[in-house]
Amino acid sequence: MRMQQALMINVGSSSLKWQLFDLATQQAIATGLAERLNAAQSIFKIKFQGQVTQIQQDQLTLKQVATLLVEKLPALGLIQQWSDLAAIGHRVVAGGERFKQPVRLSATVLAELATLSDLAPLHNPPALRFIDTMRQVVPKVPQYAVFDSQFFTTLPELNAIYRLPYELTQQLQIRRYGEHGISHGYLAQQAAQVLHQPLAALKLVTLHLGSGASATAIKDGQAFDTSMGLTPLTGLTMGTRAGDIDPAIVPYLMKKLDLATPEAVLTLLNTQSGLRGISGISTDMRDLTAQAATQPRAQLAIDIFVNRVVKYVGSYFAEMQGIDAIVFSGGIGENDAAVRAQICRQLSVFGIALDPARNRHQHTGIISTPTSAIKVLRLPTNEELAMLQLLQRSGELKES
Ligand SMILES: Nc1ncnc2c1ncn2[C@@H]1O[C@H](COP(=O)(O)OP(=O)(O)O)[C@@H](O)[C@H]1O
Ligand SMILES: CC(=O)OP(=O)(O)O
Ligand SMILES: [Mg+2]
Repeated sequence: MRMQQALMINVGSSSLKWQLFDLATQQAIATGLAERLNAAQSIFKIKFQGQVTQIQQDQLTLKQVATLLVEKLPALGLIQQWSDLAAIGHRVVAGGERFKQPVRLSATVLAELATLSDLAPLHNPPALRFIDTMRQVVPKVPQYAVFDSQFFTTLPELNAIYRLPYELTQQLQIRRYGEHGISHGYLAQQAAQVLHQPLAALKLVTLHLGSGASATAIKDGQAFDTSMGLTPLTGLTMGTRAGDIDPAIVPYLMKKLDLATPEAVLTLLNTQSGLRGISGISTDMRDLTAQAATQPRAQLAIDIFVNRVVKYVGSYFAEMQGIDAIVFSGGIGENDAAVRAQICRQLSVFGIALDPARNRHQHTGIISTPTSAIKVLRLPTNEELAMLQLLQRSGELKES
């Protein structure tokens, strides 16, 4: 019998990542990444059997990535033909109150998903467009959505609701849905393994610091608090997103800039703010680090990014009455030793001490000293594997 394969696709705000898995073993047969989408120096890479195929092109769009993917997978012999795949899984950021489990995509489900775009305006619409493309290419292969918000369905009401009239909260289903949950859930399980302790016994703060960035407090094996909210706009400072702001800034900007709609402000907060807005240079931490010595606003953007993380970790320490371990992950958290060092230095009041060599060498696992009061871990996330596991656990994925 032929090996059953499944493709997991993760459409992010600056990248698209995918992995082709052997369903029986959960081993990745091939992986791919398209990054710096819609920006200078975009790159499309496929890795398999130790070989890398790459295409460099400025301003690569998600649509072009879809075309490349559809063409390259069979052309490189990774799959015989698209219809051989047993399943395709898509990361969908917001599932709202409606979707709390992975779901098989049908026309009805897609119509329901389309009503949730306000909950993740930078993410859900492109993901749905990508799904549409893939459904046209391979109409017969079962396709599924796996939700970033699923991990936060356990948030206690204490942290899930906003301080609005309670009736409005219920009537309009306004709550902190949380995002990056596929990653935070995966990181929590990995951390428990590294620390050789049951997850339920640990108080963790997982930091997914990428183009989107969020912090999650986890205790009793569940999400207890998280920095993203009704949408992924809020919380930490991000590549293009402002993170937390005083909501009064919205009407203020509308008046002062003569903006006709709230959506215009939302676009400004979602796409022109954060690292890009502060620095005026780039959304990408690599570019800011390269220019920090000569461009004060690049350094300011880094300092603000770090300080926001420090504030969240400090508040989670108080909320959970302590933290056993902090996990760094995401494009910045996994790769930027200087940012990790700066965050940990600013948290030294909690007795945190990084092992400088382990940090610098991007060690996977514990990167704090043996005497550090809180353990610090650097763990690469694997959202695509986590998606496959969530799908298999949900029972939705039927093996033929
Ligand atoms: N080597 C690196 N050093 C510092 N920052 C990095 C590095 N590689 C990636 N990044 C940062 O990570 C971001 C991408 O993070 P990632 O989690 O992959 O993004 P996405 O949110 O699209 O999933 C980039 O925008 C950049 O700021
Ligand atoms: C939810 C979110 O911000 O995702 P990403 O970091 O992939 O943009
Ligand atoms: Mg991402």
